[in-house]
Amino acid sequence: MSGETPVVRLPIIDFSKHEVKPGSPEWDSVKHQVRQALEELGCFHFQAMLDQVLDLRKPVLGALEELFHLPLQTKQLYVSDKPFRGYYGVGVASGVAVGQECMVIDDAKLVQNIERGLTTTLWPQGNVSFSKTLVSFTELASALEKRIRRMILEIFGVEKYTDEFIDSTNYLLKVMKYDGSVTGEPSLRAHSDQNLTTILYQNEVDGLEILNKDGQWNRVKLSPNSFIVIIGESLSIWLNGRLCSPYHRVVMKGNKERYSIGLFAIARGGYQVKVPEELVDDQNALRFKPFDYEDFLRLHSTKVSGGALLGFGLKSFCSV
Ligand SMILES: O=C(O)CCC(=O)C(=O)O
Ligand SMILES: [Fe+2]
Repeated sequence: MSGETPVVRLPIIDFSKHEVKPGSPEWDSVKHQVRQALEELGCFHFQAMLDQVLDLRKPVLGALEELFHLPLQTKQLYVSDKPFRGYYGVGVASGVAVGQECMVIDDAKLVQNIERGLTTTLWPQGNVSFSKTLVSFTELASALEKRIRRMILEIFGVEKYTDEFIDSTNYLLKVMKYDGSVTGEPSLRAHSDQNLTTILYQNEVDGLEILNKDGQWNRVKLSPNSFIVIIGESLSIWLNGRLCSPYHRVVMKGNKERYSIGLFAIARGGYQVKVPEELVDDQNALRFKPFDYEDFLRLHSTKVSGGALLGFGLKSFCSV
């Protein structure tokens, strides 16, 4: 069945020009494209400046291969004391599908969480280039995420909340490897991301599928020098239900391994995710109660495949 899944191209939105700065005519034109893509699909390809992406491509993909080629016992050393955060998962035993491995780094903007938390655990003698690469990826992807979030808030006329909203973000980094598969079963089950926004980057092997508004799965055609941006449920809730978080999954087809890396923007514990009053009126009744994302995690998530990030239940957790 999955053999017939149609291949689609997501809109590629070009942020690469220097002039795409808030307030410029280019910014307004890009904003219009972002709005269209998000209202239609909840995701798009983000075209960053080519040299930034090209500088990162080889080191990032090299770092992912280096990490996942470590012996299993070494990878399993990476566990954290926090539930849901900072762990290594492989295979069904840890809730990850057969053929997927992942590692999650909590609060990756804190360099020590990469350097000391992850790198030194896996390479006690150190691995400077590995750390540097993940730190650079986190820097670039979080900068892109901030631009997109600012733009989305502007689209809905609530840009005055941008700084406070962005300042309360925890950027969680997740690296993933999917084996080539002959089963046709999803290597990552269908889900919507529960966080605010997700920025994904990957090697040349396709596999991501998105459920469109007609309920049909579409395979996303790779755009090699772009990032994929996906809206998560937390942001949809903050916008009082405006924009939808698309269901997606990963289905592997050939026998080549797929590597991907994602930066997940999450509302920090202690921050109330609360619909701005400007987004509630006679036509748009308040749909969601304020909530703390950490409370949701404690109650609803399981330690599976980034349970902090993907799964279900956030909307019912906080609906009015
Ligand atoms: O590997 C991918 O491309 C998708 C990963 C994903 O959807 C997730 O971790 O939430
Ligand atoms: Fe996801």
